[in-house]
Order: sequence, then structure tokens, then C-alpha cells
Amino acid sequence: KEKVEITKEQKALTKVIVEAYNRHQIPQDVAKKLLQDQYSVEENFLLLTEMATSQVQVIVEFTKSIPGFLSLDHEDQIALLKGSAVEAMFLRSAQVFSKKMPNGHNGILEERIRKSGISEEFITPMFNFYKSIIGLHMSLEEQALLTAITILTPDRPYVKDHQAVEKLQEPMLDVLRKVCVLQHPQEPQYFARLLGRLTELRTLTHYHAEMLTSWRMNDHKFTPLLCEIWDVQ
Ligand SMILES: Cc1cc(Cl)ccc1OCc1nc2ccc(F)cc2n1[C@H](C(=O)NC1CCCCC1)C1CCCCC1
Repeated sequence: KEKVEITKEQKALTKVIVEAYNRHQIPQDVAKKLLQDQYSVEENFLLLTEMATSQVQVIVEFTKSIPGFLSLDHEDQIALLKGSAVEAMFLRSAQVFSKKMPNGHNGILEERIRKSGISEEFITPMFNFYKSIIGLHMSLEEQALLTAITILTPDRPYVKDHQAVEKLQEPMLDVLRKVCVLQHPQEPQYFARLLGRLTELRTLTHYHAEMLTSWRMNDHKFTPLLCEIWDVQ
């Protein structure tokens, strides 16, 4: 049985990523807001656009803290952020949804999201993804590293220097693999299952523009930033 050892450098890298991720805190309050009140479909849509907009800003700050990211070609930096923004939003939504809340609150939150205005056909795949994330019982390190790995995906559209992105993603994958072995010794396949969620995340992201334009109301208004990120309008 191979003895898994995390090197000093890998410990330092994990620390940087987890600290950046913790600064990533908003929009944790979206769950609180949704539990406070029932909103109309229009108010929910507005809440989503506000949350998504602040999430984009937070993701940019998180990504800038990833060692080496700012040394990438500037256009590639934009391509990576644009290409991963929606996946990062769903990943963040799943993590917010997976937070243990006082009794019954998780049920209320699920109910509010089901009735928020999202079209019926997208509710099931979305919650299937959330529940598969919950089932993994991810640690904070795993959540932070998985988010960084998602952003540093070399094969995003318009990325020119794939190699340079791979060189940043690989050390993250190495340390995530070791963290998984150390934190889930009983589940040798845990790391593979974790990466498998990224495939499910891409499938869910595939529908995102339709999820927005089919929100049960008329006249969907998007900000220019969200038009860029969400490929709508
Ligand atoms: C991310 C996303 C993309 C598309 Cl296209 C459609 C939908 C969606 O989020 C669904 C979704 N899943 C959730 C799970 C837990 C939760 F607390 C909120 C959640 N939301 C939406 C939200 O605020 N997400 C933000 C969470 C933080 C990061 C940025 C995004 C709320 C908006 C108000 C109406 C109820 C859904």
C-alpha cells in the first residue's frame, strides 16, 4: 500500500488556495435570503442575477490568487474565466445547498428553489447534481482545489497556450489526489468520483442559457457582464 505524502510545497499551495477560497464567502447569504421570504419569479430572477454578478467578481479574485495565473497570457486569463464562470456558479450553488442547516431548513430551501421560476425540466438535473455533490461530503480543501481545477481547465474555447494552463492545473490535481487518499482512506475511488462530478457539471452547464431564457416570466433582463458570461441575448 503506497504511503501518500504531501510535500511542503503542496501544503503551501493548498493553504493559498483554501485561504483564497474562504475569501470567496459570498454569496453564502443567498440561502438565508431565500429562507427568509417567498419571492415572486421576477424577484428570484433578479436575486439570481445579483448573486451571479457578485459571484463573478469573487471568482476573479479567487482565480487571481492561484499561483501562476497572473503570469498566463492575458487573453488566456479571460478565456479561462469566461469558460469556467457558469460551472463555478453551479459548483458554488451545490456547495451552498450542501451546507447543513437547522432542521427542516434544507427542505424549505429546496422547495423555494423548485418554485423559484426555473423551468421544471431543469430542476431534476440540477438537484441530481447537488445531491451527488452532497453525497461526496467534500472537505473545504477538496472544494477549494476542485474549484481551482475547474477554472484551470486547459481545453476551454479560445485558450491559446494549453500547455501553460496544464502546467498550473497538474500540481492542483496531484495535491487533490493525495488529499482525497488521506481524507477518504476507505474510498480508493473517491478522487475518480470527484473528477466525475466535473463531467456532470459540464452537462448541467450545457443547459444554462436555456434555464435563464425559460425562467417562468417575460422580458428577462441581463446586465452586459452576465450576457458575456451566460451567452444570452
Ligand atoms: C447558478 C445558476 C445558474 C443558472 Cl443558469 C440557473 C440557476 C442557478 O442557480 C440555481 C441555484 N441553486 C442554488 C442552491 C442554493 C442556493 F442557496 C441558491 C441557489 N441557486 C440560485 C442562486 O442564487 N445561485 C447563486 C448561488 C451562489 C453562486 C452564484 C449563483 C437561486 C437564485 C434565486 C432563485 C432560487 C435559486
